Order: sequence, then structure tokens, then C-alpha cells
Amino acid sequence: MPNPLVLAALSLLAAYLYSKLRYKRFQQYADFPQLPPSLLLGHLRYMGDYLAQGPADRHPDGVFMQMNKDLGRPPLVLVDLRPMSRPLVLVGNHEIAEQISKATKLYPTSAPKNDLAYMEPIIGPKSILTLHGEEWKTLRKGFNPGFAPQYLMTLLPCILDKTMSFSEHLDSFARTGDDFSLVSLGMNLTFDIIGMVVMGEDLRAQHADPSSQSELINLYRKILSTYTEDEADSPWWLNPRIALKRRRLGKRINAVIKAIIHRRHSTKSDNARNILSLALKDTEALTTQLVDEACDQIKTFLLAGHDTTSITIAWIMYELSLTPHALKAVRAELDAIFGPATGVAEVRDRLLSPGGPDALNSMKYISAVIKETLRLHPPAGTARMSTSGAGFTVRAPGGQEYCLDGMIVYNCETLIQRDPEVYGDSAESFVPERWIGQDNESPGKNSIESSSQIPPSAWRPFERGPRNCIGQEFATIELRVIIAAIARRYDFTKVGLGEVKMGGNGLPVTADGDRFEVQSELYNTQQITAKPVDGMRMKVKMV
Ligand code: HEM
Repeated sequence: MPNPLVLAALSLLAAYLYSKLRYKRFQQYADFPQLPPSLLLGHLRYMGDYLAQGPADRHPDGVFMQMNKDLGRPPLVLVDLRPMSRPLVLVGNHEIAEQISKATKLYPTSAPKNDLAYMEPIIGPKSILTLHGEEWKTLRKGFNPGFAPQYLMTLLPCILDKTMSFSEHLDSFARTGDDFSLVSLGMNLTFDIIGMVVMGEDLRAQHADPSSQSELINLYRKILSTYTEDEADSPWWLNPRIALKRRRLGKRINAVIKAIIHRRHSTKSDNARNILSLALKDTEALTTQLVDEACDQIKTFLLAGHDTTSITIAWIMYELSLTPHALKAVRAELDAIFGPATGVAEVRDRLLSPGGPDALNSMKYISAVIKETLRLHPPAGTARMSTSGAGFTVRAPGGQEYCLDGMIVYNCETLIQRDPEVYGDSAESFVPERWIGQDNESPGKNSIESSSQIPPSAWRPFERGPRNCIGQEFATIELRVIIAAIARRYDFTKVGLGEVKMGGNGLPVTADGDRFEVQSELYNTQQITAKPVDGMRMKVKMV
């Protein structure tokens, strides 16, 4: 017979645990808008239902959007995923997002980043993306000269040179009529550009013969594919096989990059402002620590500098392919700037002439297209974390205050940038015109304060505040150059998911007067960033 004392102790413990659990589930965050939590599973119990309402492999933003809508679009939502992870606060309001990303007395470089351990094999432990405080500040200061506007213009020849190879690939797809992944093709382009910009290396990702491509691009493709295999970014102990594979590939990437660092350091023939030179500035002797840290930054820039840009170019061409008036306006703007010749060589010559930077800056409608695409299809966001007991509080537009201590705080750009309170009835539609005439119309200049209707903080694909994207101006230069080179030369047509609906007359069915209807919705999956699930399969024809 069990000892009555033990039984009493067990009952007391059970009662204690039960009251603790009840407190955590029902009282601790009771003032946060949320779905009714279950005692044992919190909000985890809804995940299956939500996933079942759409494609199971869609990006979590798809689930969060639905959840937020079902709750009547509150400015923030609590998603209690304990014990799988800390409670998550989903931010769908730009005013709250701004309080999270800005510098405060409590967090002078803004709220700290959430743990990104799953990315360590690909960016290293000392990456500018994940470091905090003074360590981060020193890095950022050191790299800023590499992103000064005048210096960025000197990168035009490299961007144009690589864009010519990209166009040759498109020419060949136009000849064969084969479909292809625009994200993959774009990734090869942006990887080639970023390799040159970061360390002056030609990574030959666009080389037609795979055996002539650099080892680095092959290793990156392999390591990135492990993030497709495990879209949930599980902790290593849930998927040790993938964790091991990532570690192995991460080590090989390190070895290649470190060899480049040593070679560049010994020759000292570098461009003074590329990332590698800035990382090694004033360094006489290379120590192991220095090489390790420089390697982490190079890996970070290689990743951050190619992935998001190629996704954006794919969504831009897709949106334009569905919106004839916008495509027409883009082409008219390019005709006005570059004249009638649509060859990439002509665009290159004009952009490399003394008036090149002005030509780039006069792409007003194209800039609006870029902004609108990044509004609807932001490839990245930011997840932060306030430590328990720190006293980090935000105020919602209605005046309600929320303490976010001990929680993961996710500025969900997809939600924020589709907020009907800001973007009205057309929040879900592709309307580049909404940006024309806005003070903050230039993409990448989202820090300009404006008095126009769309508050600057409601557009944040590059995030805002001290930890905003260092490469945003560079990305928008790249995007403008690529659009200038290809938008008049090719007609893109989506195949498969997201394909245009054709009418009985053999012409696309048009909705809203000037927008092609689609047969199915194209959606994003999570592969570190948000990527179109099929890699944006397209066909091209010469115009
Ligand atoms: C359309 C293209 C791009 C988008 C949408 C984008 C978006 C973002 C976002 C949202 C962040 C904040 C991430 C976080 O808080 O975790 C970020 C940070 C960063 N991005 Fe970008 N990015 C783009 C292109 C680039 C390019 C071309 C580069 C490099 C040349 C770059 C380098 C970085 C770096 C180094 C950071 C970390 C900055 C810091 O913490 O100081 N990005 N980016």
C-alpha cells in the first residue's frame, strides 16, 4: 500500500503544478488578444486546424494571417506555443512594430534578436545579423562605408556585367520554350554579384557548365537545400541528421572562405571598400580569431545579399505578368529613359555613362513597383526577444500597454504591410500607383519621415531602426538595373501554380478591369526566408 505521506505530497505537487499551468495558460497573458488557449496545449492545438485550411507547406505567415483575421485583426496576437517554444507575440500593427525596432533607453540598439541557432552553420556564431550591443555596433560602423550611396554607384559595372549573363540564359529559355525556376536563375545572378561585391571573387554561379561553377556556390546550394528539407527550422535534437549535414557543409564553406581571406590578405590588391577589405582593415597579421570573425561576416553577406533580392525579382516579374497596365507603364518609363533599343548592352552603356546614376534615380514608376512588390511579398521579417524581467513594454494604438518580457516578438511584415487600416480596400492588391507622389517613394529610403498618407513605418520589408537592412540601397539598385535590362525584352508567363486563367476565346480572363485572374494561388514556403513554393516556374518569350 502506498505511503500516505507520499500520496499527500504527490497530491500537493499535482495541485501546485495544475495551478501553475492554469496561471501560465489563462492568466499570465490574459490581456493579450488570442484564441482561447487549451490547458495542456495552449495554442498549439489550433496549428493543425489552421494548417489544414491551406497547403500544409505554406509559410507560417499564411497561418498567422488567418489567425489574425479570425480574431478581428487586433494589433498584436499572443500565440502560446509552450512547451515547444517561448510564447510568441505576433505584431500586425506598424506603430507597435516601430517600438520594437527602434532604439530605446532599455535597448539602445533596439530589442535583441531572437535566437537564430538554426542559422549558425550558414552565417557563423559571430555574424552581424545576430550579434548584439557593442560587438554589433562596431561591425556595423565598420561596414557602413561599403554601403555609402556614391560607392554603391561604382558597383554598377559589376551588376551590369552579371546581368548580361542572366539575360543570355533568358534568351536561351526563350529559344527553347522550356520552363525554368526564376528564383534559381535569379539566385545565380545575385550570388555572382554579391561574390564580387563582398570579396572580389567571381563565383561563376551562372556558368552554363556546372563543372566550371565555383565550389562555393555548390556548397551553398547544398546547405540551402537542407533548409528546404526542414522548413520548420527545428532544433538540432529533433533532426540530428540534417543538423549534422549542415555542420559538415558549414565547415567546408568556412575552409573555402578562409582560404580566400588568406589569399586576399597576402596580396593586398583589394578594392578598399568591399566587405572583406573592410573586415580586415588595418590588420597586419591575421589571427585565427580575426579570420573566424571575417569568415562569419562574409558568409552572412553572401547569404543576406543574394537570397532576398532574387526572390523579389521573381515576384516583381510575376506581378507584372498579371498586371498589364503596370507592365506597360514600366516599359514606357524605360523607353523614356533609355530610348527605343531594348538590348541589355544599350541599357548597360547608358547606365555606365556619366548620366547613369540620374537614369537610375528617374525610375519612379519602377521604384513604385519594387516597393509594392516588397509590400505584398516581403521575403524576411524580424524576430526579437526581451529578457524576462527587463520591463519592455509597448503601447497599442488604442492606448493599451503590453509587457513583452520573456516572449518572442515577431514583426510580421506580411500582416503589417497588408493592414487595411493603412492600405484600405486595396490592401491585398498590387497597386504600384499608391506610392507615386509619396515623400518616401524611393525604395530603400524608408527612413525618411513623411507627412503623406502612408506612414513610413507601415512599409518595412528591410525593417527599420538601428538593425535595419544594411544592404537595402544596394538591393534596390540591383533590382532597378535588372528590371531595366529585362522588362522590355521578355514576356514572362507563369506555369503551374499561380498560372493565368484562360477564357474560351483563348485570352486571359481579366478581373478588376486590368488584372489577370489566376487558376490557383501561388504561395510561399519557409526556406530561411519566404520563397515561392515552386521556385517561380516561368516561361519567357522575346517581346
Ligand atoms: C530585397 C532585398 C532584401 C531584403 C528584403 C532584406 C531584408 C532584411 C531584413 C528584414 C533584415 C532584418 C533581419 C532581422 O532583423 O533579422 C535585414 C538585415 C540585413 N541585411 Fe538585408 N535584405 C535585402 C537585401 C540585402 C542585401 C543585398 C544585403 C547585402 C549586400 C543585405 C544584408 C543584410 C545584413 C548584413 C543584415 C543585418 C544588418 C544588421 O543587423 O546590422 N540585405 N535585411
